Amino acid sequence: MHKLFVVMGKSASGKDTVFKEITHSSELSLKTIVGYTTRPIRDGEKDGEEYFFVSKERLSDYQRADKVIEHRAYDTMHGVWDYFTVDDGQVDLEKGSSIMIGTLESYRQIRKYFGEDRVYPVYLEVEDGLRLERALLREKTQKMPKYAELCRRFLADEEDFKEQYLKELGVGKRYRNEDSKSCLEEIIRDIRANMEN
Ligand SMILES: Nc1ncnc2c1ncn2[C@@H]1O[C@H](COP(=O)(O)OP(=O)(O)OP(=O)(O)O)[C@@H](O)[C@H]1O
Repeated sequence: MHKLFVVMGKSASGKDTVFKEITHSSELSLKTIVGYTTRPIRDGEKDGEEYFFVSKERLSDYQRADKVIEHRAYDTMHGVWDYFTVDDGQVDLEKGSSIMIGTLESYRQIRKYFGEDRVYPVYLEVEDGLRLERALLREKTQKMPKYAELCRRFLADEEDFKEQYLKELGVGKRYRNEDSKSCLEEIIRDIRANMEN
């Protein structure tokens, strides 16, 4: 059965890295679903790769056309940033399996939209201290580091990814992303097994 694999995890848990590795790997032929955001593009990001970077007006257009599959709005240090998935033809589970990056909240909405048996969570986990170090190292490479936003997200993760919510949504399996090679191998093995049933 074709499935939608949702890569999730707290900030700097390695979602983008894992997503790129999996989608660039020739071992699996997964269609990628690129999400949309109204947040400003970061140095090194490319429009249409990590996200489609769009205006609030574009989001309103999609909402008016009833094309938004799931939507989250975050009150950041720099205003409200929206993250959302659009029914723009990218997701077609009749034709094949797909993969996307999401949050627990988007996973909840997507699971409701497509059905529990069609969506598989790839939940990444990294020890908090190491994750904070990675987040800080990454931020330092930016021309305009946003340290306050980094801290806000780190704290917000505590609430957003509460064990209770993970349990409610049936997210049992954790993919530890301390060592990228073994983490990726385990994810690829599980994706393959899930594509076959
Ligand atoms: N296994 C790993 N070992 C070492 N560094 C890693 C590993 N995975 C990711 N990183 C590094 O950690 C940082 C965060 O990774 P990444 O940007 O992929 O996380 P993310 O979950 O997409 O973050 P965010 O949600 O904040 O955008 C990056 O600088 C990345 O290069």
